[in-house]
This record gives sequence, C-alpha cells and structure tokens, in this order.
Amino acid sequence: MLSRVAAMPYSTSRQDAFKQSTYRRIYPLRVVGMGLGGLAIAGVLIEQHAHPWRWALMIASCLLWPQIALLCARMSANSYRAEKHNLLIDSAIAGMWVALMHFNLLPSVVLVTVTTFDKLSSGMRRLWLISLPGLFGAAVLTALILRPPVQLESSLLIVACTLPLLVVHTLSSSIGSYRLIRTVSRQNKLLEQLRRTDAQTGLFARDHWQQQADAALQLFQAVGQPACLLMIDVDHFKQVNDTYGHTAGDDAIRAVGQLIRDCICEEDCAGRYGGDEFAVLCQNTGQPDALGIAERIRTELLTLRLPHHPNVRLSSSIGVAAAAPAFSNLQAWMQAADAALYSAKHQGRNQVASHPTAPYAAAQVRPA
Ligand SMILES: Nc1nc2c(ncn2[C@@H]2O[C@H](COP(=O)(O)OP(=O)(O)OP(=O)(O)O)[C@@H](O)[C@H]2O)c(=O)[nH]1
Repeated sequence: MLSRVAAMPYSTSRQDAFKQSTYRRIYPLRVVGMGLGGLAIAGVLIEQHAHPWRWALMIASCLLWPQIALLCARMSANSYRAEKHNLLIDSAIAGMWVALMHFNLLPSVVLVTVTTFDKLSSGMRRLWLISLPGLFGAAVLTALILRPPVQLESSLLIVACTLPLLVVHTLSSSIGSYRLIRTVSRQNKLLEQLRRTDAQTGLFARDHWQQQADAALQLFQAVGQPACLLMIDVDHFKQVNDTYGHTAGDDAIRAVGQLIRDCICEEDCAGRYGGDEFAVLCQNTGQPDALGIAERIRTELLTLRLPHHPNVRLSSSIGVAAAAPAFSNLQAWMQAADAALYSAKHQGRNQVASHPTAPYAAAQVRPA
C-alpha cells in the first residue's frame, strides 16, 4: 500500500519529502489498507461468531487507528519519526490479529505479508526488520494472554473477504513500482544530460566532448572522414574578472559559449574544456573550412557586448588541428591543437593558428 510513497519526487530532503507525503499519501493508503484488512478480519469474526468486544477491537484497530495515526503525525514536531512509529504500530496490530483470527492461514499470511511489504516499500532503512519483533511479539503476546485455538482452514467466506486486500494491495504495489521505475528512468536521463552538459554555458562538458572527439578520430582512422579540432582560449580573461568582477566574468563565459554555438553548424560539437577554454569538434570538415569557422568565432567575439557590462571587450586565440594519421589517439590530436593555440598566444593573441604538421597547414590567420 505504501509503495507509492517511495515513488514521490524528492524535494529539499528525504525528510521534507516524507513530511509532505505524510498526510497526502500515507493516510489514504493506510485507510484503504486497514479498511480491507478489517474486511478480511471480519470474515474470520463472522465464522468465529466472535464476541462483540472483538468486533469493537476490529473497528478500533482498522477504522479508528488510521485517524489516530494521522493526528499523531500531524501533531508531532517530527512527522517523519511519528509516521515511522505508526508504521511499527501497524505491524503490531497485524500481529495481534493473527492470534485473534486463531492463526487462520490465508488472512494471517496476507496480513503479515502486506504489512511487511509496506515497511519495505516505505524506503525507510531496515524498517521491515525493526517491525518484525513487534509483529511476532504482538502475535505471541496475544496468544499467551487469550490462548486461542488454532484454526488454520479458511472457508469460502474468509477467502472472499481476504481477496480484496490481496488484489488491491497487489495492484497498488504494481502501480507504485511502475511509477517508481518511470521516475527513476526520468531522473537517470536527467542525470545523464547533466553529466554531459556544462551547467554554465550549456555546451558539452569536457568528458562527453572528449568522447565525441575520440569517436571522430576513430572514424577518420577507419574511413578517412575528415575532422578538425578547435581549441579556443579567451585572451587575458583574468583581467576581465579583475577589472569588472566575477559576475561580469561569468556573463562573459556564458556569452562566449552562446557565440560559439551560433558560429558552428549542428553537426559540430562544442564543449567547455575548462575555465575560459573551449573546444570545438568540426565533423566531416577539412582544415580550410575549420580555419574559416575559427576565424568567424574570433571576429564575432571582438564585437561581442555584454548587456550588463557593456565595457567588457573580449578576444580569443584559437588553435586548429585537423585529424591526421600521425595522431594515434585523442591525446596526440589535442596536443596538436593545444600547440597551435599556444603558438597563437605567443604570436600576440587574437588570432587563429593551425598545427604545422597537419595536412594543408595554413599560414597563421592574423587579425586585419
Ligand atoms: N568569472 C569566471 N572566471 C573564470 C571562470 N573560469 C575560469 N575563470 C578565470 O579565468 C582566468 C583564466 O586565466 P588564465 O588561464 O591565467 O589566462 P588568461 O587571463 O585568460 O590569460 P591568457 O590565457 O594567457 O590570455 C582565471 O582567473 C580563472 O579564475 C568562470 O567560469 N567564471
């Protein structure tokens, strides 16, 4: 019954989430569970021609107890702990009724299974284990006090009264599991997306970008499909932070990410390599075209203005390396692009340079 609690979305903390769920989820589930448990018990009580006090006890434990549990949880300063205690009391009540039903096999097994399953599916650590002494303790204590006869057989009436609990509990547990699986798979997708994305710029994160670049290099080696790497570093970015503050620096990083995205086509793959360094993988692109893309990024960046910091001026140095047979792995390819970047830096920044050993090695593209 309580399995759907585990499927609820997490808010600030598990305890907060549980607090929120207490009234909205546990209460109706307990009302339905205890109500149907009461029906199963009623079947046995009819068969037993039970004394009215047993009927009164059944009404108290199956109909009144859920209301009392709700009140306790509501009034408690720590509703999480209160609900935990309530769940343990649920088990003790079930244990007591096992003895009061003269250990009638079907309803006893169903009650014990359902209450233990609820502890497991509540997601509270080891609650099911903690509930067992109360469950069996209550059964033994009741048996010792009342010394009921053992009547294991279940008549058709008892079976009919127990089936609703079995059916409803199984269905609601299945729905709970289904929802839980859906939630987990949604959250896994979200996590994977977060892992792949740099939160600040929305570009690919370094690891994921490297995977793409590695795949492109393997494709080049397998079928000769051209690809180029662009390593882009914002010039003197430290000065932007020092002069205009880190907020301006953050805005600038975001704007550079957007600008790079705008300058490349969908097939290309832009990532934040770290700090003020960006990387672009131009797929199915030869070096002349890659140099054109790099030059576009460089010139566009010169005209970039930040709405909240209009005085900030940015320029970039870009290293370009085309995939070549000499690059046996991604590291070698990236080192070539890095070498080109540092050559652009050392030549005075604000320029594009290509790796000299790469095919079609171009002369450095200098700003006009
Ligand atoms: N505000 C802000 N600053 C960042 C971020 N990432 C890196 N930085 C800063 O960017 C600066 C990068 O500085 P350096 O790598 O020394 O290089 P530079 O100042 O750009 O100089 P050159 O690369 O040699 O032209 C450091 O001061 C980092 O703190 C960021 O996300 N936000």
